[in-house]
Amino acid sequence: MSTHIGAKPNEIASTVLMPGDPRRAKYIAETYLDNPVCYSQVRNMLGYTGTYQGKRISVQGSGMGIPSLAIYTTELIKEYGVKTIYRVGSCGGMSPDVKIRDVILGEAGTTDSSIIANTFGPGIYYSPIADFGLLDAAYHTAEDMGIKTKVGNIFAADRFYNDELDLKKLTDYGVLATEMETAGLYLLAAKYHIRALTILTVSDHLLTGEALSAQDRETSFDEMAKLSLTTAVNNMVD
Ligand SMILES: O=P(O)(O)O[C@H]1O[C@H](CO)[C@@H](O)[C@H]1O
Ligand SMILES: O=c1cc[nH]c(=O)[nH]1
Repeated sequence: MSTHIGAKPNEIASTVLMPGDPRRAKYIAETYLDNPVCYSQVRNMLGYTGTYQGKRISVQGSGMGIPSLAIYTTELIKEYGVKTIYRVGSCGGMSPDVKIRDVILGEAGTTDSSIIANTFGPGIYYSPIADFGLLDAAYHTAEDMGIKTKVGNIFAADRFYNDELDLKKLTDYGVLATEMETAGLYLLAAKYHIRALTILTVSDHLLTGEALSAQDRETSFDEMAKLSLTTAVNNMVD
């Protein structure tokens, strides 16, 4: 096992779906995977491996925020040889162009996290971006499945509660929605030369104050889960 994941070598597939919420990992694994086996309960950050349409796939919770996601992502890559990660998360809509329940594909990750400065030093404002092959594949898979998607820039916030955020400026510059992990995931994917894509469902909207009910959230998240799994099994490289 690694420091934070209680799996033996080879218990984790090379393609991983990664929700922030470990209970969403359990839900996705138990709802969609055949023969799901829970390989880790360390800190209740559940991880499962099973098959989808006959292909081996894992689902691992990341926790909330870049520091937590970075722990699981780094161990998955360095200790378990993971090559492809799909983050499947909830987000708050920021732009008037996105509505509650929309599925968003994260093309790029903006952030107020210090991870970029800590990596590159002053003066370099690195742009973490999605793997283009996965982005393109997910976009067309969604079209085939009748799921409408929006594609764009996602703001990974260090703080969930932040009344100092300049929402207008970020949306004026094209940011669609906020969550707390994508920029960190894309940065680590670039560092370790793996593929990563974020797929999000808009669970609430910062402009309107609307929020999905628990029931609505589950149905909307189902679209995101099916899109991620279908994209994953049709685009495995290893
Ligand atoms: O639904 P998940 O994947 O946890 O993602 C979003 O929800 C959490 C905040 O409520 C943060 O992790 C944010 O990124
Ligand atoms: O991080 C998140 C997730 C959902 N909604 C938000 O406003 N922020």
